[in-house]
Order: sequence, then C-alpha cells, then structure tokens
Amino acid sequence: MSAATGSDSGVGAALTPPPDVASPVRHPDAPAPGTLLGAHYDQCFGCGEGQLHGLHLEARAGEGVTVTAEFTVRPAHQGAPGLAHGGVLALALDETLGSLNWLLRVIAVTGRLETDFVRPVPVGATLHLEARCTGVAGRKIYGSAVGRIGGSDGPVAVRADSVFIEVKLEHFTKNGRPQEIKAALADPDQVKVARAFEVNP
Ligand SMILES: CCCCC/C=C\C/C=C\C/C=C\C/C=C\CCCC(=O)SCCNC(=O)CCNC(=O)[C@H](O)C(C)(C)COP(=O)(O)OP(=O)(O)OC[C@H]1O[C@@H](n2cnc3c(N)ncnc32)[C@H](O)[C@@H]1OP(=O)(O)O
Repeated sequence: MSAATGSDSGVGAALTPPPDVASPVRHPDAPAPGTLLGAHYDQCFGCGEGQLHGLHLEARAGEGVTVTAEFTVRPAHQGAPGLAHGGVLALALDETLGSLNWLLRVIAVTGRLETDFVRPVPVGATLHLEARCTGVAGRKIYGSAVGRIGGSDGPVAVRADSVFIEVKLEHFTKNGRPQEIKAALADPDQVKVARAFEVNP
C-alpha cells in the first residue's frame, strides 16, 4: 500500500488504452452536437455558476464522443504575474474531459490526468478546448484533450491524457460532506442532472 495514495488501485496504470479496449459509444439520448451542456453542479469550481472565482467553463457536445469548451483566464486564476496557474489549466482540461460523461451517459471520476504545458497562457486569453474519448475498458474511460489559444485552430498551449473510472451515484452521497449532499438532493435542477444519467437519487 502506498502511503501517498492510501491505495495501490490503478497506480502505475498506463494512460494508453489496453489492447482489448472498446470504441466509445455515443449514448442514443446524448445531447445533439452543438448543444451547450451546462453545469453538472452549480458549485463545481470548473463549470458552476455559483463559484465566483471558478472557471465557468462552458462545454458543448461535439460529434461522436467529443466535446469542445471555452474558458477565459481571469486575474483570480494567476500563478505568475499575468499568467494562468498550471493547476487551473489542468482543471480546465479535467473539466472538459469530464464533460464526455454527458455523451456516454456514465458517471465517472478522474483517476489519472497527465498534463503537458506547452505554452504560457496569459490572463485575458481564451482557452479553446477539445476532448475526445479514445476508448472504454470495463469501468475505465480513456480520453485526450488539447487547449489552444488565439482561436480553435490556434497553437496548442496545453494537452492531457486521462483515465476516468465509472462510479455509482453513491460515490458522491457516501463520500461528500452531508450538508452539500443534502442541499444537492433537495435541488430540483441537481436531481434533473442526476436523472439525465439514468440514476435515481
Ligand atoms: C447528489 C450528487 C449528485 C452528483 C452529480 C451527479 C451526476 C453528475 C456526474 C457527472 C457529471 C458530468 C460531468 C463531470 C465533469 C467534470 C468532472 C470532474 C472530474 C473530477 O475532478 S472527479 C474528482 C477527482 N477524482 C476523485 O476524487 C477520485 C478519487 N478516487 C476514487 O474515488 C477511487 O480511487 C476510484 C473510484 C477512482 C477507483 O476506486 P474503485 O475502488 O472504485 O476502483 P477499483 O480499485 O475497483 O478499480 C477499477 C478499475 O479502475 C482502475 N483504476 C482505479 N484507479 C485508477 C487510477 N487512479 N488510475 C488509473 N486506473 C485506475 C483499476 O486499475 C481497475 O482496473 P481493472 O478493472 O483493469 O482492474
């Protein structure tokens, strides 16, 4: 058992899909290409409207199992003077990759995220992100994402590979702080999101 992780689960697992990986399948009820996906949780630091300094990332469904997203770097997101913090950029990639859940109609959490920081991203710049699911193996969902600056065909500033792990709704209800879980379950909009994933809270 690793002291750093508390578990050996998945540690050292490659980000490259195994040979028996299946092609991702777009769920028949997935939002149509071009549809704005909206926040999965109002208090999410990546996409929630309720987080003052959050990224307010807006993701749209693409073709197949792909999404596009935009995020404009604000002064609250700095790591060095006038530049976005790397952790914030990793979050933008993570959130975009997580939005693939909407197209698969599966609830999954990030297990592993490997990020390349290719170019500095200044405050005021808009990061144009694109994520695609590259395969599914059991509960493991593989993905890749890039973020470009200066437009959706601009130079790559960041990129990432990820493995998300499918979980049940209980992952949140059992592990989350009770007061937020209670509030989420009492919020009809949140219940609607959970229903979209065909789970019954
Ligand atoms: C009321 C609340 C409502 C909530 C909302 C409802 C619906 C909305 C849901 C989704 C919304 C849509 C979009 C979401 C957008 C963005 C999301 C942001 C994503 C995040 O920001 S999320 C936070 C960070 N994230 C975590 O907080 C995870 C902490 N962690 C754990 O909770 C466990 O660690 C877990 C569950 C990951 C695994 O635990 P486990 O016991 O279930 O899994 P187990 O060990 O059985 O492994 C099964 C197979 O996965 C492989 N595997 C396991 N771990 C791996 C790893 N790390 N890397 C590579 N592979 C790994 C194994 O190797 C094995 O593979 P194999 O099958 O081949 O053996």
